[in-house]
Amino acid sequence: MDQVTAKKAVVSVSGLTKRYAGRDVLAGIDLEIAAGETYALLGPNGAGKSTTIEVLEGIRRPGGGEVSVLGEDPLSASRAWRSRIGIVAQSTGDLGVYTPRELISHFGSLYPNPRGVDEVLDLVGLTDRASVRATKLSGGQQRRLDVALGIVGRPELLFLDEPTTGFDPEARRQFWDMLAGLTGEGTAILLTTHYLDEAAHLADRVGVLTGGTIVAEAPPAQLGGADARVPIVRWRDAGGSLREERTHTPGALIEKLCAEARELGFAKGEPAELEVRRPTLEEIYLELIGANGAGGADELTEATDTNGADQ
Ligand SMILES: Nc1ncnc2c1ncn2[C@@H]1O[C@H](COP(=O)(O)OP(=O)(O)OP(=O)(O)O)[C@@H](O)[C@H]1O
Repeated sequence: MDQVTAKKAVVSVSGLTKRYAGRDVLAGIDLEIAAGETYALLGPNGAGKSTTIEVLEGIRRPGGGEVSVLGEDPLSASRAWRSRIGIVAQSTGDLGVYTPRELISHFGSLYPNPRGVDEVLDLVGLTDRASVRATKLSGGQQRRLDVALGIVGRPELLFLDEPTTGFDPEARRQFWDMLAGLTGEGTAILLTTHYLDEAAHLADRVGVLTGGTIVAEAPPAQLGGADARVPIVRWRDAGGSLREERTHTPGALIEKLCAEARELGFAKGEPAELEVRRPTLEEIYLELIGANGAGGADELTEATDTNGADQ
């Protein structure tokens, strides 16, 4: 029994499609996310990640397919359902002249069981900036405020669309720790990110969306299957050229290279710049999207679609 069917699914999607201007952006997506799970949706610009998230949030109408989020159809979901999800959209909204403390307090009052304002400020690292107008916050601090407003209602399911864009490395690490705390409390998270290290660090599973479908889905350490992880041996040969070979038996290759190096009288009896490594998640991801075409659909013309005129 897999992880999702073993636990209750908070997101259950099958055959989701979406067309814009006569072009399929989503061509049949199947997606299941379990309670408490963190799932990272990866894919190139224009692949349809935000579209998928917006359908799950109930702000875009799907073209076709079945969509269930926390047991309801997002398009017709109740007000109570809304209070069980948290949304951090891709772009920071205009938060006006209000301070983080005022905004968190106001948004919190919309939920039945909100977190305390000080707790939220502390969680997102904005305690020092609690009384500064939102317009005066840095880009990264505004993003933290977005996250604060997304978590103040103690969501069971949190949507994070590129949450750490604009964060410095330290802020990103703090953000990761904060999310670990939320998942420890049982919050499920659907995250999009272009940072592969972020996906590797946070996600229980990642899905790669390209060409309108999810072409691979697995825990980060297993993405692409065993073949994608065949070790790479790299060295500089006697002629000075950088060489690279992928092999299931790197030890045997290195023995052979060292024997050759000794024969050639290399100083340390081994080839220069010798290294063995496994492909990184980023390399595996790039291979997956490369093998599946460009994946994006950015040549499409814009059409108006708020909860869906077009499909
Ligand atoms: N209202 C719309 N009308 C027409 N095309 C649209 C509309 N909204 C999105 N698209 C197109 O659909 C495609 C998918 O967009 P989407 O924002 O879902 O991609 P994404 O994977 O989130 O991209 P990114 O990584 O750049 O954020 C893009 O080509 C985009 O231009």
